[in-house]
Amino acid sequence: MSPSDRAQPNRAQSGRRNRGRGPQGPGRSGTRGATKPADPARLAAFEVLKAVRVDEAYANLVLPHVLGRLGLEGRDAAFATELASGTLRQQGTYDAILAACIDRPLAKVEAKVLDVLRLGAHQILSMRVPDHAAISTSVDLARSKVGQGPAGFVNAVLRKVSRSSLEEWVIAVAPAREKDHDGWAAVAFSHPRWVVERLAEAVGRDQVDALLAADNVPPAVTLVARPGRSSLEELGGAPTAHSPYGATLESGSPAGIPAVAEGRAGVQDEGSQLVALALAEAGLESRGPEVWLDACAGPGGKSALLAALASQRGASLVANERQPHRAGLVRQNLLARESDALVPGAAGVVAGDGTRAPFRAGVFDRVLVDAPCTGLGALRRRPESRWRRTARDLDVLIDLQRSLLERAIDLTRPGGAVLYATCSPVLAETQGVVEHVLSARSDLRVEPIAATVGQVPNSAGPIAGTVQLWPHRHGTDAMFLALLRRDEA
Ligand SMILES: C[S@@+](CC[C@H](N)C(=O)[O-])C[C@H]1O[C@@H](n2cnc3c(N)ncnc32)[C@H](O)[C@@H]1O
Repeated sequence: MSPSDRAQPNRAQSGRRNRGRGPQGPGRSGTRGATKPADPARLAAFEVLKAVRVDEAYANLVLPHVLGRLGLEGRDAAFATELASGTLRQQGTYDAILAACIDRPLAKVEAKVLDVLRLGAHQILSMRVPDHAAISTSVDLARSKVGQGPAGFVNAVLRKVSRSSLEEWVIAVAPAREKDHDGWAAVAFSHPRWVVERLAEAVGRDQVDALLAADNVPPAVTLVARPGRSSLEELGGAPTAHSPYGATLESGSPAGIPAVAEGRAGVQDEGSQLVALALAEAGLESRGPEVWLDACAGPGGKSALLAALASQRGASLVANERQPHRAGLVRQNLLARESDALVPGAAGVVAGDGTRAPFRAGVFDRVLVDAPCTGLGALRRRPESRWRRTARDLDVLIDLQRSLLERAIDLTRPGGAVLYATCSPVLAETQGVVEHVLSARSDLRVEPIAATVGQVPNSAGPIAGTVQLWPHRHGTDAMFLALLRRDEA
């Protein structure tokens, strides 16, 4: 597709729908006539949606493969990435709009056709693609992937979608905000209603809209310079506000930075860096070289930072992960590339069930339980995950979280510390789990998180002394941290 094939701004419509006009994305083609091949960038986005829907793939993992297979680079790759990720993120809003444009339930629309319609809606309503280009390329896509009949249907539906702006559509199809805030927010901010309710409970009604809006903004790439192995100077970029090891990547790819390519630095949200730091900085009475455990380590981002911090303090880290293939990823993250041995500070990787971990009771000085959770605090970086989780997942996860935390406390020596963390702010997974475990034991107390993490402003968690970070306040994932101290015997 040559630059001259790119569509021009549609002046007739720009006033009516009041949308910004600028780059139009890769080329266009007509809605009639000979079958045209689908535009490669739109085809890539379509394939990503299909992999997410059919194979339960993660969009961010499948995207590079699809882009590579279709030979997309530069602007075309960026366009396909925004198209796929933005469509998945905004799917709730687009489905409400499409439902108003189609005279049968969306469940009765063929899944591939619905994917094409969602992609078209995203281009029309949220990207700066002129309507005629968005509609004609969607028609081409439908014709090449599904057939002539669906192509006509796509044409008719997207023409209806293009008659109003996103803001006008939300007013038309969402419940009235004053009558049903959560129903309105579910459509306006594209979150399942149960998620809106749980997040509102955690952050407060006055803040929930800001949180939901922040969930829809892809985060900047944050890097970590693992101490003793690399430095912030090697990373470039702007230092993060709270983690002394973090920097925000300003441009380019992390893989192009030698320290990242060599495993001495990595990509890691600032909130995750603060979790590792909170465990390392918990004040413990010295009893000789410490042994630390990361009980739920896969894929190993926090283990890599913990090992570096342990090495600086003369301690050693054991990393445990239930799923063998994820334990393999932890091992890779802990390998010193130059020698094929584990990095300084890392003592070993175990593939075991953390609820029955094969270690002696009381053997560890510090234990991290970075618990499997709904991940509702990391929606910014996983566009499809909000549609995968259901409220029913919570019950299973809460049981597992309690068991993992209880076992972790048994493995911690008297006087030692356990850090319980989730990348979810849902109270049942944070406050609920900690209070449940506290109520069952007499040898445990919550200790205020001091040092670096304790100084993050406006980060008080739901139990005194705990910390809750937020995307809209701190620019991090919504990590919850509770430091539990086991009493001396
Ligand atoms: C939130 S993730 C941990 C992320 C990791 N700490 C990091 O920073 O890369 C939770 C991990 O717990 C693992 N897990 C789930 N059930 C477990 C169990 N019973 N024992 C140990 N690990 C478990 C999951 O496979 C997942 O890798």
